Amino acid sequence: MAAASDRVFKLLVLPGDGIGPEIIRETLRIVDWARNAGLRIELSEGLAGGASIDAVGAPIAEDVVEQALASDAVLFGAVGGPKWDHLPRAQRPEMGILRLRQALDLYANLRPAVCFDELLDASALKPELIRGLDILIVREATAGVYFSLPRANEVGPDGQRRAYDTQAYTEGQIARVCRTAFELARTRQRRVCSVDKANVMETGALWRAVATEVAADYPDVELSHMYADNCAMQLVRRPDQFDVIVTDNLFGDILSDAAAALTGSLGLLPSASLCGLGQGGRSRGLYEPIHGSAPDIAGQGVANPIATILSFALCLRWSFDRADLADRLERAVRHVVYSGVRTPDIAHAGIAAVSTIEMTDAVLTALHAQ
Ligand SMILES: NC(=O)C1=CN([C@@H]2O[C@H](COP(=O)(O)OP(=O)(O)OC[C@H]3O[C@@H](n4cnc5c(N)ncnc54)[C@H](O)[C@@H]3O)[C@@H](O)[C@H]2O)C=CC1
Ligand SMILES: CC(C)CC(=O)C(=O)O
Ligand SMILES: [Mg+2]
Repeated sequence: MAAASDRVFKLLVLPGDGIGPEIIRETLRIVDWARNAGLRIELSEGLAGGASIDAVGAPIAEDVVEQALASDAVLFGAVGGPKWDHLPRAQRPEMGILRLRQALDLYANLRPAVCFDELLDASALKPELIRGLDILIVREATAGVYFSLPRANEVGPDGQRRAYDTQAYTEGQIARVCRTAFELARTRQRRVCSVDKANVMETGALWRAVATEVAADYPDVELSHMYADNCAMQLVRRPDQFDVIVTDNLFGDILSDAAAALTGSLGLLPSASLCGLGQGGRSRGLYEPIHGSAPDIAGQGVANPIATILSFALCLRWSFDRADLADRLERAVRHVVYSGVRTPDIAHAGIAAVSTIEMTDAVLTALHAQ
């Protein structure tokens, strides 16, 4: 293996739709900073989502999937928008990201929700409830109800329209994501809360049983179980009780948007999708904000780029083996937030909000001042 300084890392960039290209454009300025700091990155760019549908008639072309498989990391914006909402499910933009997660077997979707003290006023909750908040949601991302078959939206034998999806998990799919959660808990407060609906769903009962079995290999980590509906309530009642949450694809999707509101904005939360932690800092991963393409603000230049910039920090840490640069980038973002620079989503009355570009300018200034 080449030494870290010799290695050229391949980064595939897929901006997508809506605010995707706006936040990716800015994050590429941060990628340039990393290159100037000595990291050798070979960049390529491709189409995903609605942009790909418009150009080639599919939410992601197979050669783009091949390119992703041949890359060390993918930096993803967001896909989707009203223009493509009428399309049949399999042809919609969202299939682009689902296909990538599955093709790259990125079963562990890490969604850290950290509250910056300076943003206590931007949160939906009282400051005393969220001060010091640091939750890691580990969401299973390649199985469950987003992928399982059969599914249909059809006219049934009685002439009524009917629709169904299937929630299915194997023990292997549950065990591997639970292992990732336990491994990560060992680097934190050593507490895992496994979230399911074991009271009403067969998949929930299996999830709970497998999480308990996996826990036997991690006697130093405390495991608790919680039903997903209660978890949603506990997240807004007393979020500081959580360290690592491990849960399925659907619950993880929903609970992480709720966790974002605790930190102040959906525009702040990054994510890393990994095929486990086996490769350490050289894992192949896909990095994207947890939010979507935000059609309501697209084209206005006001989207918060922090979620995507912090996703690149995760890429530096998990795929490019440069925890040092990741730390510097995260410090710079913290500094900018502390100094009161705010896009509209985190601004409060009495301060002038900055644009997507100005927020990135501020992060770059902070990086260069370090
Ligand atoms: N991974 C992906 O590509 C995802 C795609 N989507 C797609 O995105 C489209 C819009 O979905 P929504 O439900 O509206 O969710 P969304 O996450 O795009 O937006 C929800 C709300 O948060 C705001 N928001 C999101 N990101 C922001 C940012 N960076 N800065 C400031 N405000 C921000 C939006 O303006 C909106 O008010 C849909 O087509 C959906 O399918 C949704 C989630 C994930
Ligand atoms: C396929 C995505 C649109 C689902 C989602 O909301 C997410 O992964 O955060
Ligand atoms: Mg989501």
